[in-house]
Amino acid sequence: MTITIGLPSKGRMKEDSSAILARAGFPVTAVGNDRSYRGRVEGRDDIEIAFLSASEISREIANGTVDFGVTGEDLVREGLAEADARVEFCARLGFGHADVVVAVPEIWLDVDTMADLGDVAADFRARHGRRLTIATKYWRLTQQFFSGNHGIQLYRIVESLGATEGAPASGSADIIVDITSTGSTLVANHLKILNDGVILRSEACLVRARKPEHTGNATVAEIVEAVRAAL
Ligand SMILES: Nc1ncnc2c1ncn2[C@@H]1O[C@H](COP(=O)(O)OP(=O)(O)OP(=O)(O)O)[C@@H](O)[C@H]1O
Ligand SMILES: O=P(O)(O)OC[C@H]1O[C@H](OP(=O)(O)OP(=O)(O)O)[C@H](O)[C@@H]1O
Repeated sequence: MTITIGLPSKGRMKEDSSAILARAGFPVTAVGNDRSYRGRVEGRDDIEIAFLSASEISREIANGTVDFGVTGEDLVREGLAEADARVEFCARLGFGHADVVVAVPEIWLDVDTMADLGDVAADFRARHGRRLTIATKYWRLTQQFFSGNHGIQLYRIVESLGATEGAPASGSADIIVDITSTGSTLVANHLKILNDGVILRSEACLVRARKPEHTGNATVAEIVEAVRAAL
């Protein structure tokens, strides 16, 4: 059985992902030319590399097209219901750090916690004639956090595919859920993170699709062990 590993083909995680595999003893080369979307590991016919974007990798792990992938925990948990039942987070790789956070306008002086936000949401319709709106591309994580963890039901999500932090100023949403790493985009847009508003502390992970045929597979065990040892 050939084991396929999905690696970022572009973007911020590309270099670090290949570097960690090389350190683990799996030097990756592209098949054909540099633009190829398939790769191999020197001397290992039992391992195949699929170069994909970080978000595609989480999808391919979900449908089992790849056995392993290197991608952000946020993308996996957003893309997959019951993520822990369907994938194993084998190792946290120490790069690609980003927090998924709830942020509100700085001028909301009385709103510092999710409980405060729950109060705002509860009488938002009475005050403004509509529900509190949240701009995000993280639908699943937002719903789990607001409804599941905090019992806040009165809100509406408006999908944002870019420049999410600009939504409150432009009037397309009241608050946001997005990732932040240095925090400078939030500051530039006069937004503050709620004290208990960190939904997820994400980083790049080695993720395995839970497949029955992995049980007892020596290559699968070797990859996990070697990557952990390389950290
Ligand atoms: N400052 C940051 N901005 C965006 N993503 C970041 C940042 N820091 C780390 N990440 C992580 O990088 C991953 C997204 O990477 P990238 O943008 O390369 O992938 P992608 O979403 O597949 O790309 P694209 O949107 O171009 O298809 C996420 O897991 C995210 O948490
Ligand atoms: O906390 P900071 O360090 O300011 O980073 C956070 C910002 O970086 C990302 O956008 P970016 O424009 O990098 O890329 P994207 O196209 O992946 O959203 C992200 O969507 C945030 O807007």
